[in-house]
Amino acid sequence: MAASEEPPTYFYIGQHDSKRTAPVTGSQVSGAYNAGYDMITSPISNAAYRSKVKSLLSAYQTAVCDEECEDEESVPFPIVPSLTPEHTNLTPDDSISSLLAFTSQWIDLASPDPAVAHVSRQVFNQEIAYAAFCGVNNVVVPGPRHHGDVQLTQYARAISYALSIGPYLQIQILLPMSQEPKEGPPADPEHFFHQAREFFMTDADDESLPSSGHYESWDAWNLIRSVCKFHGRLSVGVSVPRQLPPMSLQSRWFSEPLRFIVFPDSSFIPNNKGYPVLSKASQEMITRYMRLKTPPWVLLQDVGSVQDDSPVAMSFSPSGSLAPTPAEAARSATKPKDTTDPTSHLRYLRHLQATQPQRSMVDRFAVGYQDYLQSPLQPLTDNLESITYEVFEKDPIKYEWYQRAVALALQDLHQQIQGKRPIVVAVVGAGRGPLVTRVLRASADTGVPVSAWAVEKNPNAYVLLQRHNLTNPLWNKSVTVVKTDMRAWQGPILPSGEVGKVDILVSELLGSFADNELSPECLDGVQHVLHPDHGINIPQSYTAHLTPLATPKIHQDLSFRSGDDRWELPYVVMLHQYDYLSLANLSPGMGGKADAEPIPDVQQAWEFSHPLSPAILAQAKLRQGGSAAGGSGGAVGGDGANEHNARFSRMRFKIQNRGVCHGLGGYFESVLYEARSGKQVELSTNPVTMDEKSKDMISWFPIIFPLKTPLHVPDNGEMDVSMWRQTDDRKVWFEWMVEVFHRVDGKRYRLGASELRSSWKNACLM
Ligand SMILES: C[S@@+](CC[C@H](N)C(=O)[O-])C[C@H]1O[C@@H](n2cnc3c(N)ncnc32)[C@H](O)[C@@H]1O
Repeated sequence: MAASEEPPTYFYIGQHDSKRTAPVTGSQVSGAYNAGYDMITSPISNAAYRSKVKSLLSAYQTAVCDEECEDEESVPFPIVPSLTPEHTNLTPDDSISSLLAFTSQWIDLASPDPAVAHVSRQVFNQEIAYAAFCGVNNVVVPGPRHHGDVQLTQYARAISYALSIGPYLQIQILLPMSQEPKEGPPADPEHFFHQAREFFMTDADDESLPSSGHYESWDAWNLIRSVCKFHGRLSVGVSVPRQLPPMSLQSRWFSEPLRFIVFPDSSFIPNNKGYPVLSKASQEMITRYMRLKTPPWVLLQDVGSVQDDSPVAMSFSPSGSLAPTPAEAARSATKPKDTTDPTSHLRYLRHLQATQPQRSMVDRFAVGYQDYLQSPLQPLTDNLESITYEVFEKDPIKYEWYQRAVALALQDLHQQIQGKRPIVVAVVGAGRGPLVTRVLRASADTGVPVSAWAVEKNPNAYVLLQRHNLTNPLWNKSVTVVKTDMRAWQGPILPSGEVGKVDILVSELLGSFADNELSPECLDGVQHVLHPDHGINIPQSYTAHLTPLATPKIHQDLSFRSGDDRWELPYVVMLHQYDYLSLANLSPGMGGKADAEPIPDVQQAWEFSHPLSPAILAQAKLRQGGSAAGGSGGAVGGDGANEHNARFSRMRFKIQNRGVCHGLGGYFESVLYEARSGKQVELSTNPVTMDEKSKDMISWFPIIFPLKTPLHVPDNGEMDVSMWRQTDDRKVWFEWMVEVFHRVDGKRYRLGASELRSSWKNACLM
């Protein structure tokens, strides 16, 4: 492995036999290990327990159906006695931590028949309590049978209670990845679904909603985890069908706390040598899911049982080739191919593990930051540390693009002033000086002479800038370094002693949402130094962009923090485990093709461009002194001098597939320079345009504006987002609000709205 390569992600693979009727023994656990599995699933109780419980339920049902029974309600529900050693051989031994315990699949927590639900709950609680007592870490609970939404709440309530029974237990709900629109009764005749009385079942059918397609399974999960208040010990596992659901649904599961994925034997297909393999789409999905910060486990279901304690030779070829080894080839020539080999599926998964594609350099850089919430920097108020500048300076794109933009601007101006003098270039907010270096390189590359200035208000960075000027051969003592707030800078002092003008003003004061580090306010304040006829700002303009997001992980993170302020400020975050709610490449009502990569609808909220019109600046100056015509102050305080930098935007997003909005993802785009030739140099963090404009740029992560109360949106719903940039001349803050609408017969109905959130208390000081 080359030094720059990363080791492949290890796949934790478990063996799951869905027909197992008794807890696994220690020797079965060893057998699974010897076969190359990392874990094995086990029921908590056995078939004898099921018979016992079933006979109790049957006795109750006989009693209430008896002709002599006049009042059904006078017959008490059955009480399920405690587990006994006859009902479970699970014990707190050494192998317990490698078990993934399953609660009984035959109970029906969501049954409309109250007696069935009552008995099921008792079984469930006993199993959970016993598993927790034995020291099991992870319990899988088979998902609810679909009986309509009333019963689903019963199921969710039971899970919520189970989380309180075992204080250390991790609970995973097992659901199909995509629910068939009409789920038939369970094939197992012993399932308690079949015990429910006809009368209740008819009732439930009446209440059930029309089938809601692919997302039914996700709907159930969403309700369960909402009832459980996004509990940190609750996660989900999905069973993958051979034919994958649309990419949009795969993405939805990606955004959820996905603890495992189950591949039943039926999801495999034989390759041309008869060995089980997964479709290309499934392989790609595994690669994607394995990039999650906590990669899900893989459970191989019903792919052959492992021998008790007997070592099974793993002939997995390190080259990753699926071709049989010479020994296998010789064997297969003499006997029919053994496609029931209990480890062929496992060997295939190990092959996938070994052949996972390498992550890009940018992806590897991002790993440590994924979904980690940071407060936005305030470089105007705070003085950054050297290490922070050092992180910016690692960007392989930003500085290169600035150099290109400066080179184009130099060439344009050189032509305009007919090469009569050096071009005056000032880097305002120079930090440790990387943009100054780029200006000097652009000058050397184009042959256009420059007079370079570096303006910085951070006194510590100022020391470094001066040192660069003395020691860096490219700078060669040619740069004039000024320590001041750019808004107070007079401008470049000419050899004559007069104050001159700047031809090109280079700055990098952008935040994740374009203007959230107060670039507009700083650049307005320094515009007086810019040449009034031909002065160029780099960047020339920048725009802020938004899209609604489902980010359960971030919502959960914020929910468990303290202080109400946590919902009142945006966070900078390397978004990873999230889903876009509004897609640009899906028409309403379409689930989308399984292989279509979802493209989000990311809309522009507003724009700032520089230099600002002199009339606006002049009016701002008058307002500052209170002498503008009409005279009065600003809309939200102050004298209104900065009001031209306030913004409001209302955007409408179409939501194709129902979901829950936890916040708004914010991005920016910027035109650094558009040359006279029409050539543009642009930066972008907008996921739709980033690859085209500035692929691999790492200086900025997205920003998220959170919602305290997640907002549900129906299929083909609409979300209207209102976003404000507010200012009172002393500070700048954002306000945001989301409304959900649905159209029925052409009319638009408001279904809900978030609170108006405001970062006023955490505003950026001007
Ligand atoms: C995001 S850093 C960029 C640093 C450097 N130009 C780079 O690209 O690596 C912004 C810099 O602008 C400085 N800055 C912010 N507002 C300023 C102001 N009003 N006057 C002078 N410097 C300012 C900060 O101290 C900081 O060094």
